[in-house]
Amino acid sequence: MPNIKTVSGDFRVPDARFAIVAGRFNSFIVDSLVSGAIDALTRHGVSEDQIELINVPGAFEIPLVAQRAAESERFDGIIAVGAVIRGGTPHFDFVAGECVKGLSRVALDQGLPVGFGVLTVDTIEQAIERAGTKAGNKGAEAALTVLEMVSLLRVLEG
Ligand SMILES: Nc1c(NC[C@H](O)[C@H](O)[C@H](O)CO)[nH]c(=O)[nH]c1=O
Ligand SMILES: CC(=O)[C@@H](O)COP(=O)(O)O
Repeated sequence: MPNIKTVSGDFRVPDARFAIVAGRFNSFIVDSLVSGAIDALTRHGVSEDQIELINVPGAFEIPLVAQRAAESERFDGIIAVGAVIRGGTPHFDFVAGECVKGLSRVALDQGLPVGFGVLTVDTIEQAIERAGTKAGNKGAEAALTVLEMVSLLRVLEG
């Protein structure tokens, strides 16, 4: 688009620091999301000492800890990963709903990129598919999104 000022981020964010906040519930799935997130970051030049992994009990607890991490001003971006799998009661809706609402609030209140790599799925099969098999890895996707957003905010800030 000639003559249109265009502002974009890329995936190069030297010196940026990242927190991965992981809900341990359904850890056999979440471990793959964590690995996917770390892999995506390190493939894009982020070194391991720029990444901190913070484990919390479940998806419901992710927003509070993400908020504390943001308030610490030690991180440029936060990647939330977890796996909420529907059971037989309405519990799923509360856990998943509060998790996404809380994370969205953290991003806006703290002005910090927050990646939503929390699976909210009906079945274990759907979770497996999104944790590094046929439907990709949502932890990796969230990490890439945060990389781009950190870069974009740096461009916007000049
Ligand atoms: N059922 C799932 C949960 N439930 C646990 C909650 O996240 C929370 O830890 C508990 O209610 C205590 O406050 N968490 C998940 O991450 N995934 C689930 O499928
Ligand atoms: C997402 C959940 O909270 C879920 O695992 C709970 O299962 P249930 O609704 O059968 O208690």
